[in-house]
Amino acid sequence: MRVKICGITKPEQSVAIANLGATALGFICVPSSPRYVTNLQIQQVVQALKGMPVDLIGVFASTTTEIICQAVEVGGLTGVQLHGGESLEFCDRLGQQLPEGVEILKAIRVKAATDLEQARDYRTVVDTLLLDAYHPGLLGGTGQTLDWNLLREFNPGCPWLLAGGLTPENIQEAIAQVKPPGIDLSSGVERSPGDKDLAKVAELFFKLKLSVNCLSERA
Ligand SMILES: O=C(O)c1ccccc1N[C@@H]1O[C@H](COP(=O)(O)O)[C@@H](O)[C@H]1O
Repeated sequence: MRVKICGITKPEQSVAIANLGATALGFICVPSSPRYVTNLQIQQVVQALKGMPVDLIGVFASTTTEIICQAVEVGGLTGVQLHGGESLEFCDRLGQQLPEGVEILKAIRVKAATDLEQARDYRTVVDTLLLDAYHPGLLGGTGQTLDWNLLREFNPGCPWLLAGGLTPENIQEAIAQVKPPGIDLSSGVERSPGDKDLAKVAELFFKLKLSVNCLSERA
């Protein structure tokens, strides 16, 4: 299963989290976020990782293609997550401007079943969808879960990640109910915004192992 840990700010924590089993690390490139990191900070984290096999995803919201492309180049990102109100046309244009092979993830903040129909529309212009909880005042990192019942039949025909309020405590229930191909956690594994709690990350991977064993026993 793909496991993305988002809101990374510290080089030493990034290495520890990759060693624990994360397949992707996320960097918040949204200036209003308490987890914001500059392109140079991302570069320092990426250097500490020394080519470890982990995807490096920059998170952006309603910004320009130029700012995103610059972060990819300077930070050494392998993917970009669009967490604002980016249109289909914007995603398509960004795909033409990014270097070949850079992954585009589109986050959809889910309030109702109709948002899932909108999510499906993006599959032709992005590589991966990410479903997060809707919050009226915050873009992301809210610690709120979305209604997992809405996702029982969700099958967009492209890779996708479940996000929003996931924690070591609720991850087994989320996986059992939703069976997502990947997950994304931020505030559920941190001490304070941008400061990850390595004990919680270790607990997460322990719980994931139990879930995988449990699902394969049932199959
Ligand atoms: O984390 C932030 O501060 C943030 C700011 C702006 C856009 C997205 C942000 N984070 C994303 O939120 C989801 C879920 O976070 P949580 O697990 O509920 O805390 C995650 O995809 C982050 O990439």
